[in-house]
Amino acid sequence: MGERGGGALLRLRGVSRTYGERQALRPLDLDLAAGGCTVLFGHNGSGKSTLLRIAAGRDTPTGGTALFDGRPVSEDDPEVRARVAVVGDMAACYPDLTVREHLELVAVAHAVADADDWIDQVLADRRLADHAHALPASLSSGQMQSMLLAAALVRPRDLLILDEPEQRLDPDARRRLARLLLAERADGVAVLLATHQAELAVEVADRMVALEDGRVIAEGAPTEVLEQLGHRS
Ligand SMILES: Nc1ncnc2c1ncn2[C@@H]1O[C@H](COP(=O)(O)OP(=O)(O)OP(=O)(O)O)[C@@H](O)[C@H]1O
Repeated sequence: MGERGGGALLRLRGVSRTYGERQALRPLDLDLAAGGCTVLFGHNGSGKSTLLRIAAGRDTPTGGTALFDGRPVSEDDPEVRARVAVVGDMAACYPDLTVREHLELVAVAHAVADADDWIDQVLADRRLADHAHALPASLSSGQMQSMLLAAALVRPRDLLILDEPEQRLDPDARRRLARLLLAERADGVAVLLATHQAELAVEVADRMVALEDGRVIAEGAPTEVLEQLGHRS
């Protein structure tokens, strides 16, 4: 778990986001180093997705600075696109492309040479081999979630961003998700995720940021934060 450049890969300082009158995110700081995993935890509407979108460069904060490896995070920056993998939502799918074709498209977009073996491995790991030639409309919701995850795994990445990746997964797929995220960390990938599942957070993350109404109400080791929140598992 080496630290790239000795510091944080993702560095947020005083980052905030307002939508009109609504303050979705109040100024917060966040540092995430290579091999680290920070989990965002909080009720619906607490600001988790807003923060993830800013970290992914898909949205610009209305206050503060968001840096990836020292440069402003923007999806328009080829360096950010090359090194930041975001697990997308269903809107990111093409109805007439098969599961395998989606993965091939991502691999080609990232200039991965000889992607076939890599794609086969990811399909097998995500239990999608039997659905490689299926179209999105014929997938179950859990299989769809697995495909979206797979698409982030057939390309190089230094930062992996996931918004409630446990959604719609069965217990076995959730266990494999936890193992995957730990393996990502061991490979030096920084992982930032939002989840509603305390067990997943404890298993994979070394830091938890608890949000409420766009405000950080607790942060630290996941078990300690959950204790502060009075969370019972
Ligand atoms: N595009 C938008 N325009 C206006 N308000 C928005 C927009 N996106 C988010 N918000 C508001 O910002 C707040 C935070 O939303 P956000 O999606 O970040 O919450 P969340 O913690 O990800 O919730 P969930 O657990 O339901 O996914 C909410 O009050 C939401 O209504």
